[in-house]
Amino acid sequence: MQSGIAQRAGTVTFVPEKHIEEGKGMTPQSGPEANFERVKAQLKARLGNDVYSSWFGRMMIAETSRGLIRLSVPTAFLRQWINSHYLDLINELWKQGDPTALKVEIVVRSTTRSTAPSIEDERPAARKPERNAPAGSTTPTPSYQRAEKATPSRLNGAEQPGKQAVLGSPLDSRYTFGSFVEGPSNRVAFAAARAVAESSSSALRFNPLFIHASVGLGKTHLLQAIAAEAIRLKPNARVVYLTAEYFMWRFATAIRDNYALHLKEQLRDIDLLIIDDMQFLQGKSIQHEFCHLINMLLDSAKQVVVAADRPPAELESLEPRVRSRLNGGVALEMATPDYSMRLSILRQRYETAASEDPSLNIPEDILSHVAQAVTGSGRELEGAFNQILFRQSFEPEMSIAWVEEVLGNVYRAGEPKRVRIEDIQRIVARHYNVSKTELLSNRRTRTIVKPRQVAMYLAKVMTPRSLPEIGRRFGGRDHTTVLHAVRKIEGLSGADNTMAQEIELLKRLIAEQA
Ligand SMILES: Nc1ncnc2c1ncn2[C@@H]1O[C@H](COP(=O)(O)OP(=O)(O)OP(=O)(O)O)[C@@H](O)[C@H]1O
Repeated sequence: MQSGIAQRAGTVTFVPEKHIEEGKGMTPQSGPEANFERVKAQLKARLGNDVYSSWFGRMMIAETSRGLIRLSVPTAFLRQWINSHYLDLINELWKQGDPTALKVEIVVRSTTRSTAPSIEDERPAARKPERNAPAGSTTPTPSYQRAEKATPSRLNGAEQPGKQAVLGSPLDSRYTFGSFVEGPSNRVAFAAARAVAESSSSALRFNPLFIHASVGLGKTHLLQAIAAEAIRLKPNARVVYLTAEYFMWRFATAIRDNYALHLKEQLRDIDLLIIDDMQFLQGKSIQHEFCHLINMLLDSAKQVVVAADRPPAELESLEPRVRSRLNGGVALEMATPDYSMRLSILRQRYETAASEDPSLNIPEDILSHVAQAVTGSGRELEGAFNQILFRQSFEPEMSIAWVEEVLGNVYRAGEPKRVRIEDIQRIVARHYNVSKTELLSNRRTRTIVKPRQVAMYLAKVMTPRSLPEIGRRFGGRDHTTVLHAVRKIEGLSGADNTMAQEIELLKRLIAEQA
């Protein structure tokens, strides 16, 4: 998952290299910079100097703002490695020093172009004095700001120099149509994405365009490619790319700080709105705003593109009217890449890496072996390739056996294991002391119904399986039965702490034992 980004008047709004916004009640000594130093010192103490400097030596604060902390590293490889090996630890260490922190994200610094032509502050202009204006000045400034003239903003009633309210984070410059490998599993989605980016007449049929696929299959890549291409073709178009999480967070803070109206006005004139990771959109008022926004855009024939890990009908946390609006356009699925797509993705990664390091030499048979062995998502392929790249710098001699060993490491230490529905059924049945046969039976006694509903719920949240598929795997039940179970358990764990703890425990057992 990628974080949000905003583009305005055809220009990307990039996060400034040092966007420091001190959290509520934090003193300078306990502010983000001090906490960052403390986290780095703890990482060094825990991991040793060598490991520390390999992975964290060049890590910097990119942005901190109301609970969201972005740390930047110079390469995508570092970001990926830190994400898969150290992100939980960093989050834990950060929260020890700042309990108000919600999450830490790692971003790639090279794409945070500080020379971006414009930067947007979505607060009312009248609240934004120029950077060098005297403290407390409320001189109105235009809402379109140049990056180098970034303005401080008012927080907690005080002007705090050096801070900006930024509506997003960078587009990844690698994510273009040119670098997106097209094949049978994504051809239709790719064609629709191109039509939207080119605002061809056929694009009207795809509004909203809804793209769904399970994790790592290229949704973010495709969505960002649409944004990049739309801007390239129409530099004056107003294109906004946001993750649902970012959208929620922006609205929540705007409401809290009384500038929701202003934010809404700014969102009104968008030509192309792109929302990623829609499955994370939660909360009644936020959904209300979102629905209002897409209604407004669709009514004025503007384009909306949405991506999620499941089709609109299965986004159970969404209000029916949001779901129905999303259902009103075209929903297209992207599936797992086949062998030849996987090989093309790897070849492309290799060409890019070789252009940066001409001494690199990964023979075609090695790439082909990786494409055969790693059959999952683009993200898994990327992880495998990065692992080979990294290890090759120490051990230039490559063989198939060597690759096998390296890939073994990827799967031991990298992506989490996939949870299977059978594992969930086995572990839930054991936990509630019922048999698996009873779990799948038609018996409706309370002692069986609850474990069955819990197991269905866990199958939905812990696997990428669709509701109908889960229904089939639970003794041929209808998808509405599964949906009912999911809602029931969601409701119970929201209302009852013991139930919530039970679910957490089961999730842990399944993750450990699957
Ligand atoms: N068809 C493809 N062509 C080229 N690269 C791809 C393709 N599919 C996936 N990738 C690469 O795989 C990685 C993961 O893709 P991406 O982040 O877009 O997945 P996602 O579907 O958004 O995942 P998530 O659901 O976790 O957000 C990226 O580096 C992306 O470039």
